[in-house]
Amino acid sequence: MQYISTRGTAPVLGFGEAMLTGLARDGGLYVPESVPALSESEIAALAGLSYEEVAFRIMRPFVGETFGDDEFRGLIAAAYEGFGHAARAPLVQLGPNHFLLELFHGPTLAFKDFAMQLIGQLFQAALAKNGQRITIVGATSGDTGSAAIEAFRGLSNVDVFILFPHGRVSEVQRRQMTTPSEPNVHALAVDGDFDDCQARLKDMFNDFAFRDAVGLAGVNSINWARVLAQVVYYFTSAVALGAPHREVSFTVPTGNFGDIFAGYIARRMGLPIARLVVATNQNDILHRALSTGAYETEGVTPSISPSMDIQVSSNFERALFDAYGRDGAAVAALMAELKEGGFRISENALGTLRATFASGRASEEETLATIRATHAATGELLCPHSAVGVKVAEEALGPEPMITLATAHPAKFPDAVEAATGLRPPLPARMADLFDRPERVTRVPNDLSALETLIRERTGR
Ligand SMILES: Cc1ncc(COP(=O)(O)O)c(C=O)c1O
Ligand SMILES: N[C@@H](CCOP(=O)(O)O)C(=O)O
Repeated sequence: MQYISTRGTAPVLGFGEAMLTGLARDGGLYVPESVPALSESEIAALAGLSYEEVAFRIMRPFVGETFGDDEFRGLIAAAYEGFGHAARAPLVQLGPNHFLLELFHGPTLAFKDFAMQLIGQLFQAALAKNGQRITIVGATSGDTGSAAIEAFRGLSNVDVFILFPHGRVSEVQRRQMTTPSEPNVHALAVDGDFDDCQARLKDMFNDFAFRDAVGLAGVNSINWARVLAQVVYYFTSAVALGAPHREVSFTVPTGNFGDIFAGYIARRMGLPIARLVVATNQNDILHRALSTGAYETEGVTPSISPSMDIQVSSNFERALFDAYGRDGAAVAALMAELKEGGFRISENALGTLRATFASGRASEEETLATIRATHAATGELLCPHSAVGVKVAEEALGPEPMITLATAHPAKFPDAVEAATGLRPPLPARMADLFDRPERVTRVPNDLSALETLIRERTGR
């Protein structure tokens, strides 16, 4: 399997190289040259298998020769053994035709663990083979950062720098990033929003001298391996509800468009998904774009679902690449326009996107009301991101089962949950002392050169 860039001019790479490369050298994102399809009987055969076995069967065709079968199976097993639920991604029924896919049973209590725990294993195996030392820099609105730190802390051949927006993540999220004591972990609080953090990260990748000197690697959903690992739970949940013999739809709380893009890949692999519904909070650029065709940034307004406070939605570029007939030059031109504030999606491309994606938004009040109503009706406590999903899903229910992704544990956002229900969800016992642990964090300006200098000093490279 070969990987090509969405902007059309970067070297074509195999899976292992694409994984360690992160952002393509033309500024684009790597995507598989073609998407392998599973037959109906292959999908039917996934019913009743362990999460790990489904993961192996879904991801194997994308991995090529990078890992042998036994090795790959072992890495998958190691990735998920620390999850707090035997099903890994259990389904809970919310209503007659509405199901919640709980993706928060991993070590840092968010869906990011599904990919990050696996990437941690894959990176270690790949680095052991090539003897490289790398510097991971990640941008986070709260959850990717803690998941990355958990996956890479204490490794001798990896330094991890996490850029998060100062004052714009929940206290639990911040402490998950600032309390690990391992010297290879560096939490950096940036004076800016998540879009600034992600833009500086991409600037670092586009600074080839810096990138090559520090051995820069990325674990954001820039990295194709992140998206791939998330394809698996679309299959496990859809098959549990009757696929391939029954269509399902998904509603996905969306920010950087990585999670829902994984659903799009599952659909292209043959999973019968009727609709993929993008659910946004008040930072609703994706909902506006799909409704009107205008992808225009407006600046981020902080919300009670802070992990989705995003305007420049990185993986939308991957969807645009397909919608524009895999025309890398057209995508490069759109991304240049985006730097100036936005672009209009062509009628043709918009039609293609709308054939797969629907969308909706939830206001702050609607999000709180949904947490309250869902708890009253079902006993399920939703985090605010999952509540955005549930609200939008309720408006999109159709004849097929709807699966809404519950992307984080309510205990990561106790203030919003308490405001809605009067209940303060406790952290799991293994994190009970999170608020007693000392924090270690460096406040940094939103400035490329200052960030690069700090990273070079800390890594000595
Ligand atoms: C809890 C939570 N929900 C939803 C999202 C949105 O996911 P994506 O960025 O893949 O669209 C994020 C962050 O990405 C998140 O942390
Ligand atoms: N919401 C994310 C933002 C980064 O997304 P990623 O999927 O590209 O890593 C976060 O919690 O950091």
